[in-house]
Amino acid sequence: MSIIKDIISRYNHILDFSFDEFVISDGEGVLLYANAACERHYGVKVEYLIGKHTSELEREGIYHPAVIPLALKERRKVTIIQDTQIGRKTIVTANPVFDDTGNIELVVVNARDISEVSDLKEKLEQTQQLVKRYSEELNVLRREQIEVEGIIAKSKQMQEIMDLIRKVAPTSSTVMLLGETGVGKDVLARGIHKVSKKKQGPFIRINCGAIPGPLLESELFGYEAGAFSGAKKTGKIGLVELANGGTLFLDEVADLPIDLQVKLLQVIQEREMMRVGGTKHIKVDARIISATNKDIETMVHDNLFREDLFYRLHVIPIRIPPLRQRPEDVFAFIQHFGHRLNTFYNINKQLHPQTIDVLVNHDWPGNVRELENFLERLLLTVDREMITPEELPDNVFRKKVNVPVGQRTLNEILSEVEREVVLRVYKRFGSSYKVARELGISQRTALRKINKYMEEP
Ligand SMILES: Nc1ncnc2c1ncn2[C@@H]1O[C@H](COP(=O)(O)OP(=O)(O)OP(=O)(O)O)[C@@H](O)[C@H]1O
Repeated sequence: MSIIKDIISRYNHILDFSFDEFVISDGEGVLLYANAACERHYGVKVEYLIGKHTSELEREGIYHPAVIPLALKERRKVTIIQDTQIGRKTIVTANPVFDDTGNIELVVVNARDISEVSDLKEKLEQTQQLVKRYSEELNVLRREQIEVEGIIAKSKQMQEIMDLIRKVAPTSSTVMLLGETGVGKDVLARGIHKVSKKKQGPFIRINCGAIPGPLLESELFGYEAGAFSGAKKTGKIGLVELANGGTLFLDEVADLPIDLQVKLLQVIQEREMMRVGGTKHIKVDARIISATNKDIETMVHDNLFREDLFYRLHVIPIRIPPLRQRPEDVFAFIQHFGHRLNTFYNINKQLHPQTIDVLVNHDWPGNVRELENFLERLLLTVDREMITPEELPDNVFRKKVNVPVGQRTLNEILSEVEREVVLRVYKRFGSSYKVARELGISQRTALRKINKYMEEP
C-alpha cells in the first residue's frame, strides 16, 4: 500500500492533466486518491473526497450511483453511467486490483464526462422525433389538400397515382393524363393545378375535340383587330394567353388538328405565341397538362400526331386505370355519390350489400361518369328505401353464369339460367302475361316461375 501511496504522490501532478477522472480507493471503498478532473465532475475540492468512504459520498448526493461498491461486490470490472450533484453525466469504470492472496487491495476508477454527448444524443432524438412528426403531418396535409378537391383514391393504383401527383404537382413539369373516358383525367388535372405553385393563377381547360377546326385557332391563340372578316374590332385574347401564370389543360389533345399542333409546339418550346393576324410575340408562362383517351402512341406511329409535340407533352405520363381494375374505388364511389345524392335530393336510399356486390363487379365501360349517372338514376327511380339486386336494371343485373365444372348438376345450372331470364323479362314487362308471350310459355307457368324465383333469395 505504501508503494502505491508513493507512486501517487510522485505522479499525481501528471494525472491532474488528464481530462478523464481518475480515482483510487482501498479494498474497503475509502478514497485514497482523486485527480483534478473530480472537481469538474462533482463541484467539490479533491481534499474533500480523500479519506471518505464512497457510500458516504453517494449518501451525500455527490454522485449516484456509486460504482466502487459494485466492483467490490462482484469482484470484477464494472461500468455504469453516473449522475453528479452538479448535473454532469459520466461513464465510470471501476477495476478491482487483487493482492497475492486474492483479496481486493485497491479499486481503480476511471470516469469520462459524457454530459454533452448525452445532451446531444437527447437533442438528436428529440429532433428526429420532431422531423418524423412533421413529415407525417406534411403527408396528411398533402393528402388532405388533394382529397379536399373531392378526389377519391382508395385503390392501390390510385394511391400510387396520387403519390406521383404530389411529387410532380409543385414542379412545373408537363403532365399527360391517359385513360379511358370518364376515369377522372379532368379531376386529376384540376387536382394538380390546385396543389401547384401556379394555383393562384387561372386553370384554363380547352377541349381540343369539341371546337370545330376553323374556330379552334382563334379560340386558342386569339386574334388582332381586323385579322379576318367577321373578327371583332377590338380583337380577342385566346385561351392560351389567358392561361398565363396558371395551368393550360389541353383535353382530348389527340384531336388537335396537325396545323395547330405546330403552333402549340412553338408555345411549349419558345414559351411565347402570336395572335392570329398579329406580329407581336406574346410571352406565355403556363404549366401544360394534356389528356387523351385515344391511343396517342399509335397515332404518332401513324403520323396522325406530331412526334415532337408528343414528346414535349409526354414528359410525365400518368395512366389512369379503368374502374373495372380498381373495385375498391367503385365501393368508395358508391358511398361517396350515395351520400351526396341522398343529401342533395333529401332522400334516404340505401343499397343492399348484395346490390353493392353486383355494382362492384360490373364493368362500367363509361367508368366514373357512368357509375355516377347510374346511381343518380337508381336512387331517384326506385321507390323502396333499401335497394336490392332485383331492382337493378337488366344491363347491370345480368350476371354471367359461372359454372365450375363438377360442382353443380345440369338441373341446377339450367335453373339458374332460367331464374335470370324469367326475372329479367318480368322486370322489363312487369306482367306474367307478357313474360309468357315473350318466352313462349303458358301464363300459368310464367306466374309459377315468377313467384318461385321472386321468393328465393
Ligand atoms: N377520382 C375521382 N374522384 C372523384 N370524382 C371523380 C374521380 N374520377 C372521376 N370522377 C368524376 O367522374 C366524372 C368523370 O370524370 P372526368 O371528367 O374527370 O373524366 P375524364 O377522364 O376527363 O373523361 P373524358 O375522357 O370523357 O373527358 C366527373 O363527374 C368526376 O367528378
